[in-house]
Amino acid sequence: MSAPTSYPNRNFIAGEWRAAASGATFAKLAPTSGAVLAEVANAGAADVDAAVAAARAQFDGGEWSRLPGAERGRLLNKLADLLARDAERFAHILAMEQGRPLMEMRMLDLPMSVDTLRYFAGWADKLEGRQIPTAGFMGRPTLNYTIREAIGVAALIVPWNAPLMIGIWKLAPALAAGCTVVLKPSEDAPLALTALAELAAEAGFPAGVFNLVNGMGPEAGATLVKHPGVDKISFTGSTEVGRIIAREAAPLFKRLTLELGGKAPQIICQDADLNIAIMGVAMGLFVNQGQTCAAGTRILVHRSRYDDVVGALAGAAKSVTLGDPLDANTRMGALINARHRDRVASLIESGIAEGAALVAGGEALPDSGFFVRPTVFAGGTPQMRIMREEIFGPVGVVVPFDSDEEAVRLANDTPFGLSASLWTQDVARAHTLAPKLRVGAVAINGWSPLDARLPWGGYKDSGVGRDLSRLALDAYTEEKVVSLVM
Ligand SMILES: NC(=O)C1=CN([C@@H]2O[C@H](COP(=O)(O)OP(=O)(O)OC[C@H]3O[C@@H](n4cnc5c(N)ncnc54)[C@H](OP(=O)(O)O)[C@@H]3O)[C@@H](O)[C@H]2O)C=CC1
Ligand SMILES: CCCCCC/C=C/C(=O)O
Repeated sequence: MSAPTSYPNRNFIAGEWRAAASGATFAKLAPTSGAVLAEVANAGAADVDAAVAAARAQFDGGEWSRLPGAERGRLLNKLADLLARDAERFAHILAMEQGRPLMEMRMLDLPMSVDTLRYFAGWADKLEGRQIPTAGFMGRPTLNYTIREAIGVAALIVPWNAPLMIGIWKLAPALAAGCTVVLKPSEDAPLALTALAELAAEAGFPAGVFNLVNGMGPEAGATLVKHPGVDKISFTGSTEVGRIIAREAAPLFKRLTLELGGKAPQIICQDADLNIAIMGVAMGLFVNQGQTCAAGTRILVHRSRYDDVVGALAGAAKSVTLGDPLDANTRMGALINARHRDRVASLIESGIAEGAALVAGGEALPDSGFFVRPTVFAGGTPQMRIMREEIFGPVGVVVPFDSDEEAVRLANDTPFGLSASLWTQDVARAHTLAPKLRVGAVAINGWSPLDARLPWGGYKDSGVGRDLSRLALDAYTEEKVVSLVM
């Protein structure tokens, strides 16, 4: 299979494909070349209103929310079947729109997307309540039980860094719970999710269950967030926009799930097996060109292993092949757009200016596309910008420590708290350190534990609530108490 020659590019509202009401479009560029891949419908307030109205009418009418859970699960499984059938086409669309190696899509994004749909399909008929004994009401016994009800209309605001996978992390539990949704992809990665809406139509979801609006964050996204017809917002993206959404949602008490930035530490203890650790640390640092909230960018190394780690990581960075995402030899693609490439380049310059030692990479490649070479700094100190800010690019900083206590202190010295890695062969040390790390997930001798069955979300400025697992299902429901006085 080669690169697609055309892409679905409209809005999907009330079961129909629609251009923007204004007729406006925006150009989606290929990160590896800067060429236009597609002209995409640019939704404004009228389109968002129409999408919310469709989702609202479908939810309030009850066709979807009161459908037996097993039937909702059947449709989610059907969507999973269709995505598995079209996995290669989706892998190619993603590789082109993200500029990311096809291999990563085949190994991670497609399998996890299909698995997540199936996992939540399995929950759709298990939305069980509880029976809770109490002392009764005015001397009379009561029968108290709870029921789990879908929250209503959910706005799903999805970033560009793993659009299909993260979109499905939100879509699957929302639909399993009986919510209806309006999904807004990022303007930087609209194509795979728009193609997913085609599959939802083919699967046979009733009109208005799954609506999708393409458009700009500050217009279409902001309108969705403030819309009185939206009950729940699930967002993944920057901490800055997460704060705006939390403020905008507060007056209407909208339910929120916010999965925000990260600055993950990777702690290499003195007893770590470096053969395994270096490979894993490099993966956690460079996968998706470092454009993940879980990127392990602060590499904290026991001083006894510091020189070995700096040398090995620099070697790993220099050996990465950059290029065409569809080429089987490519191990790293391009950053998402020129603005982001320039921001990453300026953070690299700040690292040099603030005195970190550049041991690999350091340059953006100017010819065509938005490439930055994998970059490793040594001698990082806690106040440097490269140690404090989320870079979202292939840039790591190695820092020495002398004791486990110092490693924990350095690891926690950040406003973020999404995930961490711990490299050690000492099981007791691993389980002593893991609880001390203020993060939502700790991987021991591995990188981010991403699986539909495991909760994913952050402490501190990394967000509120969890994607994935049973917790995500609960986040699209309210628990109602029913109490019968006997
Ligand atoms: N935690 C994570 O996974 C991610 C973190 N980031 C971090 O954020 C930085 C900036 O990336 P960026 O793409 O600008 O991330 P944003 O937070 O701006 O974008 C995330 C999503 O929110 C939308 N959005 C933007 N502004 C608003 C708004 N006011 N109201 C509602 N929705 C909005 C975006 O739409 P649109 O793209 O169309 O503007 C996109 O769909 C990255 O460099 C990285 O550090 C980014 C993406 C994912
Ligand atoms: C290779 C992509 C991995 C994505 C890991 C999960 C990221 C979540 C996020 O950035 O929000």
